[in-house]
Amino acid sequence: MKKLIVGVGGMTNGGKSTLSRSLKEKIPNSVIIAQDSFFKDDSVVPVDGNGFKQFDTLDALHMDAMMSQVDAWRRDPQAFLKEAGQTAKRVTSSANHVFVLIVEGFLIFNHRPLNQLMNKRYFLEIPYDICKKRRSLRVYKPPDPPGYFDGHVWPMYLRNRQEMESTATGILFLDGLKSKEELLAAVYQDVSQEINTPREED
Ligand SMILES: Nc1ncnc2c1ncn2[C@@H]1O[C@H](COP(=O)(O)OP(=O)(O)OP(=O)(O)O)[C@@H](O)[C@H]1O
Ligand SMILES: NC(=O)c1ccc[n+]([C@@H]2O[C@H](CO)[C@@H](O)[C@H]2O)c1
Repeated sequence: MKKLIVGVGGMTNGGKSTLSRSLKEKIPNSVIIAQDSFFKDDSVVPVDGNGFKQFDTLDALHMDAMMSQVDAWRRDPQAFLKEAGQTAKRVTSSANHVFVLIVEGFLIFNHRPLNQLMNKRYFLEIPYDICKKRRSLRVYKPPDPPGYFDGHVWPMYLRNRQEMESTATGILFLDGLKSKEELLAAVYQDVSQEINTPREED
């Protein structure tokens, strides 16, 4: 059985969820684990001197719980798919089984134990003004307070990105301004190549 972990990282509102969902639709036996599902409860996330909740850091996430999910998939991808309500479809012969885990999130390459498991790494980037615009149209829980983007989100992005670039390698940067279709086609082609490359069983 072959297993592949694909990381779809990127800036907030870079288009990670959109791309990941389309990839999942196209790749048989694939499943998504999204980092946003692991945010700690609002009440335990500290506030900085300006009153901004410190959400854009690994400390705001239950990374241990996320890693447990990833480990569960690694142990038994088929059982994981079933539990996720996604029974393996379009499987031809057992020798050809390739299970794909799509890990999606804004800080997936900043967490070393997760980053080192990835076979492929993509990072969606968009310019500051587009990012700010797209973010302003979104409602998070809790919603962004006034000034949050410039006071917390953007400075933390710059810091996290610097850290990512100093620790993670093999990241393919993608222009998030390209159309959804173009992005999907490019990543699908690249992942398909990896799926069809013979690899050591693990
Ligand atoms: N290629 C694209 N071109 C234009 N708009 C896009 C593209 N991809 C996504 N969008 C739009 O940008 C917004 C953010 O997309 P999405 O939710 O996929 O981003 P994200 O990176 O998962 O965000 P988050 O920071 O919440 O995790 C959505 O309104 C989506 O429709
Ligand atoms: N619980 C959440 O999902 C949550 C709460 C507050 C803020 N966020 C934002 O999500 C983005 C990552 O996708 C980060 O920029 C957070 O600010 C998420």
